[in-house]
Amino acid sequence: MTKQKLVAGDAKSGVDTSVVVENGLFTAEVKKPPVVPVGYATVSKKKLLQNLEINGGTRVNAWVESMRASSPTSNRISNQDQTTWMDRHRSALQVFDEITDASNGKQIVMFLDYDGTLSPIVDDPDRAFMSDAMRATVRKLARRFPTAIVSGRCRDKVYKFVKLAELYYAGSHGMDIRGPIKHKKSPPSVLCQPASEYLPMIDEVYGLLMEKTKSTAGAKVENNKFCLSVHFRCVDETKWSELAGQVRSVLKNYPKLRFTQGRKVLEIRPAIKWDKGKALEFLLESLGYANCTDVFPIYIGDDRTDEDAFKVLRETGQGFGILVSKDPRDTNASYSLQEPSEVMVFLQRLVEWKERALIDYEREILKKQKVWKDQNYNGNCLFWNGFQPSS
Ligand SMILES: O=P(O)(O)OC[C@H]1O[C@H](O[C@H]2O[C@H](CO)[C@@H](O)[C@H](O)[C@H]2O)[C@H](O)[C@@H](O)[C@@H]1O
Repeated sequence: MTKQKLVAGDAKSGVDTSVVVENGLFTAEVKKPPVVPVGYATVSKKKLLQNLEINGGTRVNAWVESMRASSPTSNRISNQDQTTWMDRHRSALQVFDEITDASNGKQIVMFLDYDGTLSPIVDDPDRAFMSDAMRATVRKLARRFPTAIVSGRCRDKVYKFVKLAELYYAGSHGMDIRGPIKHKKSPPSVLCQPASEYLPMIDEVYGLLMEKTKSTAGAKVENNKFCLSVHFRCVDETKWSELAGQVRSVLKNYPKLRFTQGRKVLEIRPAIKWDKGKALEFLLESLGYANCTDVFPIYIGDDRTDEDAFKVLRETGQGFGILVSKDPRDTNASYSLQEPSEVMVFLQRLVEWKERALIDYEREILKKQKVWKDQNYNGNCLFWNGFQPSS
């Protein structure tokens, strides 16, 4: 049995997660993950707590502003701004040929966020189902390209929604990665859980948040295994500061946790340097594409947390990100799609393009074989070019 040691993430990142590879079976051997350094590019818990504390809590408003800003529908923009933004982040459907041309000769690897990308945003997170048509499209996609779902949700939960065993799944914002299941009884081909030591803390905080927020109508706390979501989509805006105060009162005692924000949701997670971008790097590495120039990752997502992955692609110059949004937003994605229905059309076109390319390739091979045969066969006898049997 061949054994080889891989380090997940690059040396620069300081990610301290080693992975043992055995005959294609990856098993995470998790060491202590580093705490996020100061200046890490998400809404830091410290900042949010400061906002809450300064002036006896009047800065709660700043936090509520931040909650508003995390909702794309809160953007009020002019037609001119919309046009300018669309010029910079053109529709991936309109520039489809440009995209496929750029991938020429490279292996496309697909990364798909779940909520708001494969399924429409709905009020109840437990009912965010994807359509059968979308599932069929993703199934076809995975036959043609390695495909991963990268979600903030608990991995098992997102798997229950997607129901496709042949995909890679990165749940809890990439902190829980698993490869495809080839046979029901066999172990998954990839495993990585860099925040496993945080499980008891997350469970504890989940219990406390459930208790604290139960008086706020519409608030919902979701346990995503290695992280938590506090939803405020169904909370009246006048109650947002109350909810902020409740969350703060719990989290002030947990300095090892940090905040990020999604779409009308506060995300609470371990303060380790691991995010959807790191998950993308880990998966590319697991697939054998670390530092490769012949790979073309495409990441499609709608959320702030997807920006970490867009950023990796922009910085490494590999592939590109596509932001799913109707409204202009600050993003590291290169292109845009308006909503999940457009994502489905884009994925379908990608499958069709690949299938056409395979047919063309087969035709080309057959043509070459025919030319070779015509040049080298004479009737039923094989004559090598230039070779004439003596009479
Ligand atoms: O990374 P994702 O797959 O996009 O997960 C991010 C969060 O998605 C879910 O919340 C969002 O979708 C809900 C259902 O449409 C919606 O009600 C909520 O307002 C959105 O924020 C999920 O419930 C969260 O746990 C994920 O963290």
